[in-house]
Amino acid sequence: MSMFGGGFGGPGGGPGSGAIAGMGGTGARRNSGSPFAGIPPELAAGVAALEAREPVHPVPDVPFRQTPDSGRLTLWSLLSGRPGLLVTAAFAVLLEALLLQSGPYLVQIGIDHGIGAGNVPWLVFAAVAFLASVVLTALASGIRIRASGRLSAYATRDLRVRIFAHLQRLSLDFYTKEKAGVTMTRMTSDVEALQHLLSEGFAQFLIHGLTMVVVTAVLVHYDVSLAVITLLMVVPPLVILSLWFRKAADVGYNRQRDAIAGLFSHLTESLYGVRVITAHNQRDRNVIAHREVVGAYRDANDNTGRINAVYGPGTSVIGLLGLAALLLIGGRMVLRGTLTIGELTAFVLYLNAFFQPVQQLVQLYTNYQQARAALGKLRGLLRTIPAVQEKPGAIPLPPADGGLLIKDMTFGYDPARPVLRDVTLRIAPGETIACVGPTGAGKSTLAKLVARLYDPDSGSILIDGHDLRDVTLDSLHRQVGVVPQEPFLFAGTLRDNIAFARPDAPESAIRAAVDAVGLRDLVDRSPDGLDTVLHERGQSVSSGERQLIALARVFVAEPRVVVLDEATSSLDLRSELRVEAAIQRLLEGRTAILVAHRLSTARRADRVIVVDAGGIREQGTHDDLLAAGGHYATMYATWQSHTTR
Ligand SMILES: Nc1ncnc2c1ncn2[C@@H]1O[C@H](COP(=O)(O)OP(=O)(O)OP(=O)(O)O)[C@@H](O)[C@H]1O
Repeated sequence: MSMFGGGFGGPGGGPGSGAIAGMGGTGARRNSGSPFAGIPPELAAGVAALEAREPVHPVPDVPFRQTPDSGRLTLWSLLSGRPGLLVTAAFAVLLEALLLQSGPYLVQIGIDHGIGAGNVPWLVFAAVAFLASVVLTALASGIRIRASGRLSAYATRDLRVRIFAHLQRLSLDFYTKEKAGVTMTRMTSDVEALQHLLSEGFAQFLIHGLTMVVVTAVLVHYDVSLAVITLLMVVPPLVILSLWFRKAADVGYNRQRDAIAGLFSHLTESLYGVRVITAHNQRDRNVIAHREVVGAYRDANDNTGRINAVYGPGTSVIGLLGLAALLLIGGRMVLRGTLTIGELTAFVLYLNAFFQPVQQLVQLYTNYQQARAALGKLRGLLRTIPAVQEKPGAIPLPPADGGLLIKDMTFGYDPARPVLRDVTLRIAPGETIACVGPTGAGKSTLAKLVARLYDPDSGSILIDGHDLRDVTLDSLHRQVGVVPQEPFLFAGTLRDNIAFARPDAPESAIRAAVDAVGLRDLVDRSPDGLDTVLHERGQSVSSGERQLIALARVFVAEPRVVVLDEATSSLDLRSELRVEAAIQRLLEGRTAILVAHRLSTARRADRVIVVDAGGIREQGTHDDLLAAGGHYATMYATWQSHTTR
């Protein structure tokens, strides 16, 4: 769809009155009186013409594999994907570098054969040849910039997709440990550092590197002893300084990468946590904390700035000393008649041409060091192995009855400190098990293990006799649906959110889910019905409605097994009853593991298990457990006394 159809309201929406309708739409919406209320008639033709010119973006064919990335990431692997562009860029670089060197030679011809010899045709020839070389250089430069720009755009696009696919593959443990801001830095700033190097840096590197080689050869050709003396004065100090810079910049740019990742992390967390920060009156403290991370970034930049401040002028001084020595030695040779003035001029120009690239290379080397640091970080990310992996040769899980068996299972986020120990539990197809127990006992952990968001450290979990680790992740996740404790809604329409797990779901399935979970009135109330756009993270709907949408999502997905981590946030009584009714409808005929934070939910389950101290302490029906007078009976009595108070 074009951006105009989506953003400023193409035809086809319902009558609009709310904020979303106000964002666009023709016809009825145009008269709604809000700003941006549709497309004014005088602009309609222009907008239609623009829409017609919108490029068509086909759905890219990006293969997604569950197998982890090899982590092999080199600059060459990024560039070699498009050999045509690479060869064109390399050829243009070569041409440009050679053409650039013809200038001083033509000046020498003009001086010695034209001016010196009073020969006008030679002078004209030198001038015309100079002009031609300038035009050709510009042409080669244009081709080089275009080719390397395209090459880098493709390479970074591929890299971004590759990293993103890897992020999608990584397991929950990665996201628990790694800060979102750090991952964001990898995807933005680090990739940009590489893009910068690939688009301009490499070509410039080659041009200047080649220039230095050609200039050295030309200097030697003009006068061997003069060239050797000059280069000996210049090259060794330059090499020593560059070696120092390489070492210092390596450390400095890595520190800079880490500091910017820290800055992004704090920024992301502050944006997500803005409500809590405001509510707890911690804005001033947060500004201080941000000052600290910004300060760390400043220090890192200051450090690299200091390194550059030594290296840049250092190379300049070496170059200028070289030129001074050349003037002295070369001037004496001219006086002795062993060198012409034209040759000395060309020599000076060439030596200057030798130093210009050195100056440029300093800058490029800085870019290179930044990109190298970024590449190291990205390589590290790509080498992160997902904790939950698909086994080679895993089979698709056949349509499941939904019988579950947890066998002698032990698991700990830190294997040295198990959260669950030797747990054994059999769940019949269609049975609903409610998991209750004190906070932190491991109920949600058990649910996550059944959904294979983590793998047990020992023992196994089987669905219809298949170990979860033996079946493909895709087939497993299609048949085991998860309703997390905090439902996450995406910025998009209500329909997109409900059909999230099954984007190709027919309209009838979506409507059936809406009715089943009791979302009909929300849909009817919303200005565009199912096409109403929700705000980021579903902030435009109530917490109860968010839970209902999450339930509708699983309804549409139609899994055989449902793992439901009941939300702990309490709702008002009416919403509570609506959510409970929706859960009942969802679980009908399905195997279910329910992490029940409210014992009213547990009461309705076929069986209740009490998880405590790393294992299942009690299990049975609600009535049996009450009659037994154990843990559950005590919990229930406490809960009842609180709810009836
Ligand atoms: N990602 C994690 N990394 C490390 N430890 C974790 C992680 N998630 C949970 N834990 C720890 O594991 C234990 C069990 O947590 P779990 O979330 O399963 O408890 P729960 O019984 O569901 O609690 P609640 O009723 O409060 O939701 C707790 O001690 C918790 O601190």
